Amino acid sequence: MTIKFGLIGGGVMGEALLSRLIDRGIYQPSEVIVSEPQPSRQSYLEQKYAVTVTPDNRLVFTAATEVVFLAVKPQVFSAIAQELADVIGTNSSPLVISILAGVPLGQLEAGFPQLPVIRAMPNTPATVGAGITAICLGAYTHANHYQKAQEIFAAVGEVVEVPENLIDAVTGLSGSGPAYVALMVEALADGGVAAGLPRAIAYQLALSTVLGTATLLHETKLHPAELKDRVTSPGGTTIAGIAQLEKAGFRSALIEAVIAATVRSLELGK
Ligand SMILES: NC(=O)C1=CN([C@@H]2O[C@H](COP(=O)(O)OP(=O)(O)OC[C@H]3O[C@@H](n4cnc5c(N)ncnc54)[C@H](O)[C@@H]3O)[C@@H](O)[C@H]2O)C=CC1
Ligand SMILES: O=C(O)[C@@H]1CCC=N1
Repeated sequence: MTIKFGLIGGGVMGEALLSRLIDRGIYQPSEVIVSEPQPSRQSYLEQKYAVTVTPDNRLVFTAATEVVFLAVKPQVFSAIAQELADVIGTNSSPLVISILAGVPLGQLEAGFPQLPVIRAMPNTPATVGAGITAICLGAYTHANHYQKAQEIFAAVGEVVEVPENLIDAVTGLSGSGPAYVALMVEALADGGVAAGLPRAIAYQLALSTVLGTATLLHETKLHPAELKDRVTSPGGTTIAGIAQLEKAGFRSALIEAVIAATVRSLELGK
């Protein structure tokens, strides 16, 4: 069978995409090739997904007819572009999709001359199909490339299109955001323990509160301020907690976290 989808870098995000694409039947295992240098990851991916795995990025690039998906760390992009330089143009001009934080379309298109390139920023909830991905289109893309990227990322959650000048901010918010939320869940559970709850119950309460609140906001489209007002009784417990959060700069800390991660994303592309 023809190899249609090539994945370069079979780590956390590469696997998240791979697992859902196969699960959803968007690609058959026999249509997928993955390049990955770590022997332990190679055998794991081969056994779990029954895809072809190789240490050879050039083989992936020449074999994949539809899509080459880049999921390596941004720091190794230049080396990979150099490695692939003389095989570009020898195959069927696949769509290149990059999820590398910070690496701009200009740099990607210089590495893959004349090829259609899409820069994307997914997030780790993609692993369970609850991700959100922002995509921006390169100069050589057409409607069919956009549709392909939509199909691929819809397999792991929601998809939005943004102009490239906003993708670093997307990285700072939804790309890195799962780590901020995880930190919040951990801290809420710690608070519960500090207030006397057993650890397991504190964790269950913290996680369920975050999940339930997100689901409520998502399903009702209620504004977060409106929800906060509904929880906050005059002279009650919640306003006592909120006053403490404001004193500690909770909102400001989150705003500054998104800005710092955005700035770091911009730095990675330099
Ligand atoms: N982890 C996250 O939450 C998100 C990560 N990203 C981006 O996704 C990319 C991958 O991140 P992760 O999956 O977290 O990293 P990871 O470290 O889990 O995966 C990278 C994989 O690439 C492999 N690799 C290293 N050098 C290679 C080479 N020369 N050729 C082929 N494969 C090579 C590594 O062995 C590893 O398995 C990064 O560029 C990151 O900016 C984007 C959105 C979210
Ligand atoms: O921390 C990082 O650089 C990557 C990009 C977004 C999430 N993780």
